[in-house]
Amino acid sequence: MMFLVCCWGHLSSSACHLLFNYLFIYCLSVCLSVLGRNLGTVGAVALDCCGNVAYATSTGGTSNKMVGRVGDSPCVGSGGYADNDIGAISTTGHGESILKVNLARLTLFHVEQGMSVEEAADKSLGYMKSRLNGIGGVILVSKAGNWAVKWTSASMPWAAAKDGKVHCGIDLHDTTITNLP
Ligand SMILES: NC(=O)C[C@H](N)C(=O)O
Repeated sequence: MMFLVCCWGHLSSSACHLLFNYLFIYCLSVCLSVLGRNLGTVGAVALDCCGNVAYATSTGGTSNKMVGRVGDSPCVGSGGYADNDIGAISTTGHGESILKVNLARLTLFHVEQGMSVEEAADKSLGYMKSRLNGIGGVILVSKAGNWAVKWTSASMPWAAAKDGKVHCGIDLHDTTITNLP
């Protein structure tokens, strides 16, 4: 699995640029997915300077999946969600569990109710674990530009760009911060 979070503060407001942003993060997520050797899941969320948010989630699904299985990734509310009044989120993990709890919308619901992005991610992932023993991970950014990356799986490669800094990590407590080139 590979995850990317972007908070872009320098993008213009035109509809053309907004469309470009959506296409860019979608293409980026697909490219990262294909470049990864295991053809795993990749997601992206973005916030532009006008308050527009977007998400993309791409996946190869799960190992030995049934022919015709539709997982959580293409389902809005489970594999991801974006609402300019709240924020954007992309999810990964056990698709059947994610679908049952609507992990993306559930997490943004908690943000909508006043929780921080970290608290909201912990609460919804904790709920999925306790209710269904389902593991997963989320990346999210709020409309205010606060972002969080949380997972209950063993590890999850991720990166975030904001205010000229790149934050990245794989395992818990191993975050590295460098300047954007
Ligand atoms: N690794 C994943 O995110 C798999 C995906 N959620 C699925 O179940 O299809």
